[in-house]
Amino acid sequence: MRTSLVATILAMAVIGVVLVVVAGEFYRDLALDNQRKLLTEIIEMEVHEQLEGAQQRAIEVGTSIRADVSFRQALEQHQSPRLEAALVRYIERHAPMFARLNIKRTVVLDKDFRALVNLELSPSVSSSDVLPCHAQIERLKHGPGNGRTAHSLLCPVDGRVYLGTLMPIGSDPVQGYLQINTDAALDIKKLEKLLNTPLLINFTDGVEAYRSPQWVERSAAGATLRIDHTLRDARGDAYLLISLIFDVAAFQQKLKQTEGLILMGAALITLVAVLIALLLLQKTTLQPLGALTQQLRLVGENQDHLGEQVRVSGNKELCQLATHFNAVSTELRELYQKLEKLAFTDALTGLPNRELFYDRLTQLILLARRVPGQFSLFVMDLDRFKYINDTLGHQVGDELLRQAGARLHDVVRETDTIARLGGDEFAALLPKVVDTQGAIIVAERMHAALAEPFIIDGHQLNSGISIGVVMHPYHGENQHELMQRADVAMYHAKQNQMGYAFYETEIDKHNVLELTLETELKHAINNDSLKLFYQPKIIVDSGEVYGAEALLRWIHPERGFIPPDAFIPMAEQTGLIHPLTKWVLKTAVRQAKQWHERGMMLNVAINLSAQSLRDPGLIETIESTLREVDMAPHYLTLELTETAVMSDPRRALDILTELDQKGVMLSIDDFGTGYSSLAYLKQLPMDELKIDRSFVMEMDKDKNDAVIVHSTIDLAHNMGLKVVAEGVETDQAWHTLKALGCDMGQGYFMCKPVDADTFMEWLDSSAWHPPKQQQV
Ligand SMILES: Nc1nc2c(ncn2[C@@H]2O[C@H](COP(=O)(O)O[C@H]3[C@@H](O)[C@H](n4cnc5c(=O)[nH]c(N)nc54)O[C@@H]3COP(=O)(O)O)[C@@H](O)[C@H]2O)c(=O)[nH]1
Repeated sequence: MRTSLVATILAMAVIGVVLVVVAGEFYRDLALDNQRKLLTEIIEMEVHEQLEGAQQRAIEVGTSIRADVSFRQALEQHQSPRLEAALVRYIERHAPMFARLNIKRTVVLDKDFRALVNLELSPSVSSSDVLPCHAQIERLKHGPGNGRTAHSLLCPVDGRVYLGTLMPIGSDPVQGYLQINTDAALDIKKLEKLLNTPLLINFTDGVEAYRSPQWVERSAAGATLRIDHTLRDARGDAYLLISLIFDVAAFQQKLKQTEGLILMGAALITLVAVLIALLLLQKTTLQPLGALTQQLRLVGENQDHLGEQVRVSGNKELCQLATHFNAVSTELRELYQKLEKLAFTDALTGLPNRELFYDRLTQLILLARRVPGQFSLFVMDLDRFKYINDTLGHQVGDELLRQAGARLHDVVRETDTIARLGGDEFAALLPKVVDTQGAIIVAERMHAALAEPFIIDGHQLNSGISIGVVMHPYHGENQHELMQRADVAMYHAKQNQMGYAFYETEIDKHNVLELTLETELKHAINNDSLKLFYQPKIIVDSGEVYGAEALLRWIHPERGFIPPDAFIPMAEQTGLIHPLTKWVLKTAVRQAKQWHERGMMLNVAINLSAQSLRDPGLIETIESTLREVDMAPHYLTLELTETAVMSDPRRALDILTELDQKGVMLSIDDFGTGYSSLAYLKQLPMDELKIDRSFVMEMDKDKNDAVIVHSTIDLAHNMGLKVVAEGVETDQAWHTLKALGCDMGQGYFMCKPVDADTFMEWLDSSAWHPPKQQQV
């Protein structure tokens, strides 16, 4: 831009100089014209002066003649010859004067303008018949004043120009008139000397009256200036052309010098103007534009420069532009900050999000590399969030996340970062917590804060939190290691309900196996690696088979048999328990239907974990499965441990009541191992109670266990419940139970859990006979 502006200014300067040159030419022509006018005026004036002088001299001569006595007497007597003689004498007496004054004719008129004497003086004095300047006489005759004063007029006479001067002789009355004719050309010729310039006098008919010896027709271009002046007669007709040639070379030279000076001056002024224009341009336009361009470049390179104000002075429009630029820049900065906030803030909790957390973690790691230091990193997961979210809805879940985030934020320092990584996963970055003790204090504070119930939508919710803790640099030096190990520690804490756990290599190994198992279990649900084994439940009184408990088995293609105790807790923690339970339910009900179709009306029992009670789709799944297979609900028993029921008693009551109403049989499993009270259990719509195998297996040896089994049977009967004894391993135990009035037995003594085919074989071959119809 600078270059184009400078080029424009220079172009304007060149145009300026060209204009000055053209104006100079014009000025020169004008000056020459003025010179011509001036010379013309001078010539006019000089011609007039010469003719005036000639007139004056003629008057003086006339006056002198009039005074001559013999002339006067002759005039008075009207004697022409005497008058002529007197005049000739006078002329001869004054011949030198007449010659000097170029007097060519002298005419005497009477008072009536009749010519009395007409003398021609050149070359000698002689009388003439032709009156010169007759027009003058006519004009005087008819003009005002009737010729009482002297009067001159130019008249052409025989190829010459006479200046006729007519004056009265005598006064009051006028006796006559005297006309003195001088050769005007000879008077005009004096201009040659006076003006010191060649002269040419021409008659208009082309006859040359006079030509200076120095007269040249043409001269070097522009060196001379020819001025023509026309003399007119009494009628106004041109008859004499006076031409003068002036040497204007010096004048031209002077003009050229002036022109050169003007040109130089103009160039100098243009140069100064250009420099001033450039300076002004620099100050008022280029500098502000440069400042704005520079700021734009800085903003383009780094948005941190947004909002910086550019101060410019000079051009009004550019100042306005800068004001608008600054306003837009400020708005953009605010917008950018908002966008940045949105990009780095978790919309639900208002906490920093995963991106910002990772950014801060990276910064801390980089800082620790320059200034060796330690810090703590926590990865946290809310307990029971999924259940709360699934059962009470997303709005309650969202509010729980908000409140949990706020509580975590409240128990750390300003310099710490609490972020929500997604779902119910939070993380903390504690730059000042540099040792294990400090981390423990913060973890316990967080744990305590989250242990308090949440009141949301009128619900009192118990959630809690599991925290995995790592210390930089002991547990990892980069972001991936630290996050992954904090995750492992958190998973360990959750699994073991520890609240918080520090990372240890051993946990990691264990967790790796668990994580692998989790993935494999997902696949196992969809292929043939899972199997249901069945263990009969036998009516003690009749020895008939009442039904069978379905027990899950995982025959891993590489690891072999995996017992349910090894993967069911993991399935419960990961949520896999829901598809797993669904699979067990469908498989068991279909199997029962097959028994029924073969005439054996057996009941099938499946185990439900605590999580299954929280599955909002549980009842619908059970109903649809029974409907699909077309089996009466009382052929299905759902076994729930005391612990599962007690984890959420209110919900357990609701679900179990509904299931009871649908006609499904309900059983309390592993009774005696939990902390439930019979008073509470009494409120539940249960059908049977299973005494935990640990008591049954030892009752013949341990009196306490025998007392527990005995009193449990009595209490259950009092509550209207059937009693099933698990872990019947011996004939003695079987008989003891029979003696105690136990309703059913289950254990290795009768049959171990076996696959479906083996179970059928067992039914066909064993001493324990299957029922022909449902017994209970
Ligand atoms: N939620 C679900 N839990 C399930 C499912 N399948 C099994 N389980 C639970 O796993 C636990 C272990 O079960 P398992 O290894 O199958 O053990 C059962 C029997 O094999 C065992 N048993 C039966 N009789 C005897 C005996 O005489 N002696 C002896 N030492 N053990 C015996 O008892 C287990 C049956 O327990 P229970 O469920 O309490 O009736 C166990 O807690 C299962 O509940 C599943 O599909 N879902």
